[in-house]
Amino acid sequence: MTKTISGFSKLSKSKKIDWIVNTYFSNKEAAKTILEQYWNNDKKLQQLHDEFIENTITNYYLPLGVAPNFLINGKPYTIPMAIEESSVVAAASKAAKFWFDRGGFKTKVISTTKIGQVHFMYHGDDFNKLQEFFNSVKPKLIEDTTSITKNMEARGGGILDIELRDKTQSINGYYQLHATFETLDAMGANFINSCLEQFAKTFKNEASNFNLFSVEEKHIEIVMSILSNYVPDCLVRAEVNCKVEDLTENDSVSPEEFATKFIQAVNIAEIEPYRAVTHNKGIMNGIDAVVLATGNDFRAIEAGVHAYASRNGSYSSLTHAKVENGVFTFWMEIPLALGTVGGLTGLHPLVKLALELLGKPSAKELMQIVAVAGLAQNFAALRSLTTTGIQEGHMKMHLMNILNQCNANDNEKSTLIEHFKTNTVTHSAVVEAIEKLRK
Ligand SMILES: CC(C)(COP(=O)([O-])OP(=O)([O-])OC[C@H]1O[C@@H](n2cnc3c(N)ncnc32)[C@H](O)[C@@H]1OP(=O)([O-])[O-])[C@@H](O)C(=O)NCCC(=O)NCCSC(=O)C[C@@](C)(O)CC(=O)[O-]
Ligand SMILES: NC(=O)C1=CN([C@@H]2O[C@H](COP(=O)(O)OP(=O)(O)OC[C@H]3O[C@@H](n4cnc5c(N)ncnc54)[C@H](O)[C@@H]3O)[C@@H](O)[C@H]2O)C=CC1
Repeated sequence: MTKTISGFSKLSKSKKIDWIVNTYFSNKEAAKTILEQYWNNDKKLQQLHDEFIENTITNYYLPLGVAPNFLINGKPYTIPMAIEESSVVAAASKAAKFWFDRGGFKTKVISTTKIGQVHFMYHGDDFNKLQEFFNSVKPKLIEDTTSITKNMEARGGGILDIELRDKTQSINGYYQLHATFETLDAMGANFINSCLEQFAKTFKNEASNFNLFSVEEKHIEIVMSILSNYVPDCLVRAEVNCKVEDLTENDSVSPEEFATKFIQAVNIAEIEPYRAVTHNKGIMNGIDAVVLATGNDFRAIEAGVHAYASRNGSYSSLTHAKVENGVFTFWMEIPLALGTVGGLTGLHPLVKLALELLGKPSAKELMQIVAVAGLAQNFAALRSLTTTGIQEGHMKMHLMNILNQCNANDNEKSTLIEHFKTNTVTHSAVVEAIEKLRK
């Protein structure tokens, strides 16, 4: 049977499912049952989810957890986290609790500028002439976007500037309109892209009538108009600090030794890309989970953050740590273009709930919360890595997943949870213990 189809997008949801199960599954009924099991009984709610994307066949659940006890600039928060990986929420919660008693997290939004570019080809050899044309047309570029920018300007945002950039050193004939924007509480992708497409239209039209251009020069080719997800000027800083002597909770490691090893671990991630990638993955455990829970675009955040981590030519740690005058400081500055309006934020009921849980933050406040979740996660991971090792805590949290894989019943679960309080969790140890129990 052929495994391709034309016109799939035009089929109804049930016809799409029929084609999928008939084409790809041996047990068609079982496949259909799983897909239908995840539908919501509330038809309106299901339709809302069906319409978020295209060719929807069912819902894909991720758990929504919460990490309480975050103190950020003196304000308490419970942070929502949507994530599939065990131990992330526990780690965030543990770090929150630890820093709650040590002054909490201090954060600051450094800047909020977003970027968009019109990429174009100009076939002339006189850059000055192109610059002259750009200077003459710049007011019109802005004027022609009035209908798009009116409301954003009324709120205090809009287009900040447009520059002409010469990129011919890299590609023959390649130039850019490099524009900066303030999009306030919106992530801004649609706003920026609409402005850019209008710039491109006006720029091309005006060039065709610019008297100083030759016939060839008049023919500007627009390649594309798109925002950039690299936003090094949409930056937030999150920090924790305390006296070194306050760093520990138990006697297993001295505070000085803890601080030294912790800083060594950060220094290694600063200079060693193999470690930096894993180190930053741990930071993104926290960041992505809050970004997802608040309905933001995690691909945009991921791309922008990793580009920032490579900004000095080598992939490096996003966090830094030091001890100065007996004070331990651990901090991070990262770019986060987030929205609390637009996109899914006003549509998905759980996203609305997550934002309400956070006290309906502005985009700037959300930047600070998300950065804190990343810093907390990294603190928890580094603390485990440099003391007990990661597996102890991680596997303790992962135990339930292994028990579920083994189809453990409630009795078996409680017996084995008790057993593994004093025994090391590994996959084989759990399987062995469950087999023993069932004999
Ligand atoms: C896992 C813990 C927290 C255990 O830590 P613990 O000390 O065994 O936990 P505890 O049972 O003593 O509880 C202390 C607190 O931890 C939290 N906590 C504890 N258990 C739970 C739970 N079940 N549900 C919710 N919260 C939990 C909670 O805040 C709790 O306080 P309480 O609520 O009791 O007042 C610790 O070992 C830890 O932080 N480990 C780090 C885990 C981690 O980073 N996981 C991420 C996945 S690994 C990875 O992807 C990234 C990595 C590590 O590769 C990055 C890198 O290399 O840098
Ligand atoms: N490369 C990328 O990152 C791309 C991302 N996207 C998607 O675009 C979406 C985000 O685009 P947006 O323009 O942010 O969303 P959106 O198109 O839903 O619009 C947000 C709009 O809300 C209005 N608004 C109301 N109150 C506001 C306030 N206080 N501050 C600012 N604006 C306010 C403004 O008109 C603003 O343009 C996301 O779903 C993202 O996945 C789309 C294309 C490319």
